[in-house]
Amino acid sequence: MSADLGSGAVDAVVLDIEGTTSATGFVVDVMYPYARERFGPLLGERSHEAVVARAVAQVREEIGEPDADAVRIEKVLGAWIDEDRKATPLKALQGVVWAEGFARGDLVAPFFDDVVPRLRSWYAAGIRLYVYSSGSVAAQRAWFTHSAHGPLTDLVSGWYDTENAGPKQDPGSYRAITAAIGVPPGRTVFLSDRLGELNAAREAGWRTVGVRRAGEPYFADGVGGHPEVGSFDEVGLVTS
Ligand SMILES: CSCCC(=O)C(=O)COP(=O)(O)O
Ligand SMILES: [Mg+2]
Repeated sequence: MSADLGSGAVDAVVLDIEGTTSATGFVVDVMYPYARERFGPLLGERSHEAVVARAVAQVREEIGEPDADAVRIEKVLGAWIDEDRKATPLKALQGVVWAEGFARGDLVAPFFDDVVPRLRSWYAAGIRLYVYSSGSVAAQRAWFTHSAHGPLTDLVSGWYDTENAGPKQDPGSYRAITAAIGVPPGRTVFLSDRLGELNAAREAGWRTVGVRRAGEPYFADGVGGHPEVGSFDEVGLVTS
């Protein structure tokens, strides 16, 4: 089986992570608790670090509490984790903790079995690969560095998150990535498990593939009118 992507050549593939390259269960059941347990010390002892200070300022601004202390910030972050909010400061702080956890060997990033062989074959065929995830760029790099399949960062030409591109359900974010990577939108394919993201990418002129994997949270929602696959093996790409 393969998704009908049309016959036009593809120069770039942009990858969502959670639900697309890798299982949501690992993120929610392993990564979120890992970060939650470490936010107290991070906020209490490392507030002078630039990434931490910036994220704390963003949380204060978002909740309208300029004087919120570390205990209050930790509580807000915990509530955002509970609702799986893809808030940029939460993702930045998770990225700090996760990058250290990966480097220490506490965490190893899983990929679905079909993903890495396809990434390698697309890369070998000259297709440029990019990541666009709600997870921070620091988290993405760590994820691809410390993967269960060995280091994969050499396959990736660029990293985009809600900080350097914008929210994933906003077409403007995809236009920003197009401007950054210099690949025409019609030769760029986005793979994601979420309909809102696929719609935004299509509105920006990108080609789209909805990845629907059994057991993933958005499986039941479907991917609307987007070409649909259950595995990367079904993604047929034409190169020029
Ligand atoms: C390496 S990012 C970890 C996963 C994460 O925090 C996340 O929000 C992933 O969201 P995605 O946009 O990849 O579905
Ligand atoms: Mg996703």
